[in-house]
This record gives sequence, C-alpha cells and structure tokens, in this order.
Amino acid sequence: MVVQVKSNSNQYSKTMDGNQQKVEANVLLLGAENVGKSALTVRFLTRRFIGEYGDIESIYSHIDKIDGREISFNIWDSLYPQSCETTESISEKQLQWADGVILVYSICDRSSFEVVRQQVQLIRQMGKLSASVPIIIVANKRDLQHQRVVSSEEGRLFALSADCSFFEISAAETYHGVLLVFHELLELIKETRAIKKGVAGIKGIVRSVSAVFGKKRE
Ligand SMILES: Nc1nc2c(ncn2[C@@H]2O[C@H](COP(=O)(O)OP(=O)(O)OP(=O)(O)O)[C@@H](O)[C@H]2O)c(=O)[nH]1
Repeated sequence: MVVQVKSNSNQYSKTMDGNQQKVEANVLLLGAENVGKSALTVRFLTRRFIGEYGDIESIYSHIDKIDGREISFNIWDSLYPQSCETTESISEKQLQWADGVILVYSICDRSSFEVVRQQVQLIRQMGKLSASVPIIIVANKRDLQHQRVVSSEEGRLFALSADCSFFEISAAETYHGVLLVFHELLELIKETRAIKKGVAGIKGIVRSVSAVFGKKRE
C-alpha cells in the first residue's frame, strides 16, 4: 500500500531568502524481498536499525542538510511483487517519478543478486527514450560474512559493467555506509540534471572520463 505519493518530483525551489535553492530528490528503492530495503530506509531516516519492518510500501519524506544546503529526499520503499516476473517488477509510474534508483541485494542470497541484474536491464530498457536515471547498486548484509554467497568482486564488476555505482554495506551495523549511499546518489542526480541542462560540472566530466577509461567508481 502506498501511503503517500508526491507527484511533483521537482527539483529546485527557492528558499525564503531567494538566494539558496532547496534541492528535492526522489529516490526509488528496488530489489527482491527481504534484502533490507526498509532497513536501509529506516536507517537513513532515523539512524536506527529496528530489526523487523513489515510489508508496507511507503513513500517517506526527509529533509537533510548537506554542506549547509537543505535537501529534501522523498524515498519510495517498494515491495517486490511475489506473484509476477521480474520484468513486471518496476512500473512506468515508479520510473517516471524517480530521480535516482537504489537497487539492493543481499550478499547471502544469490537470487536477489539476479533480481538486481534483471532490474538494471529493465530500467535501461524502460528508460531508452528518456535520459537514463542514475543507479546505485547496494550489496547489503555485509555483517553476515559466514553466509556470503556473492563476492564483493562480483558485485563490483557487475556494477561497473552496467555503469552503476556500487556500495557494500550493513544496514544492521552502521549508519555511515547508508548515509554515503544517499549522498552519492544525490551527487549523481545533480550531475544528471546538470547534463540535461547542458552544464555538467567538472566533477561530472571527470566521472564521465573515468567511466570511459574503466576506473572504479564507489
Ligand atoms: N544481518 C543483517 N540483517 C539485515 C540487514 N538489513 C536487513 N536485515 C534483516 O533482513 C530482514 C529483511 O529486512 P527488510 O528491511 O524488511 O527487507 P525488505 O527488502 O524491505 O523486505 P520486503 O519488505 O519483503 O521487500 C529483516 O529481518 C532485517 O532485520 C543487515 O544489514 N544485516
């Protein structure tokens, strides 16, 4: 059940003094069930890990301050549909809404890694006609090393080949890794907007060059 959907994804609005601009970013969390999408969201919103989250699909709003600037994150914590193929697991509506996507898998669950592979392909196919949305792949449950079935290298290489950023984290253990994921996605969203406007900054150019020459991005 979606409890709140903001349809105006738009991006910049003037603050009171008219000088600084407030940045708004719509973040879509995808991935198989039980990989920690809600854990990641709740960690980011509250800094806490509460263990059990229930099966609720929600959009949360959260204001963060980064480098003195207010950032308004809208986070769509999706539910992976049990009764359909992966090819039907992302809707047009979700992609149109999203400024950036976080795809989560569990390092202990190979099938969840396969879901991420398929969802990357699907997003790229669905976005063919529009500019592509930035994607971060998150390998979660890093604390469960003894149950690991997907190596860091495998995740990283796949992300590199799919032109996505990659993080391996534990939503259970630390807030910091989760924070880095959202901040990196915000940077990518800002770059994508700048490119759309034709004003990619030096950082964006460096990233593009790095991507062409195959430098790792984290
Ligand atoms: N050990 C460990 N457990 C985690 C971690 N992140 C989430 N979990 C656990 O994994 C289970 C699933 O977490 P959720 O956040 O509900 O996963 P989800 O992807 O939102 O699941 P759905 O609601 O089914 O889509 C819960 O029991 C969490 O406590 C982690 O980093 N480490």
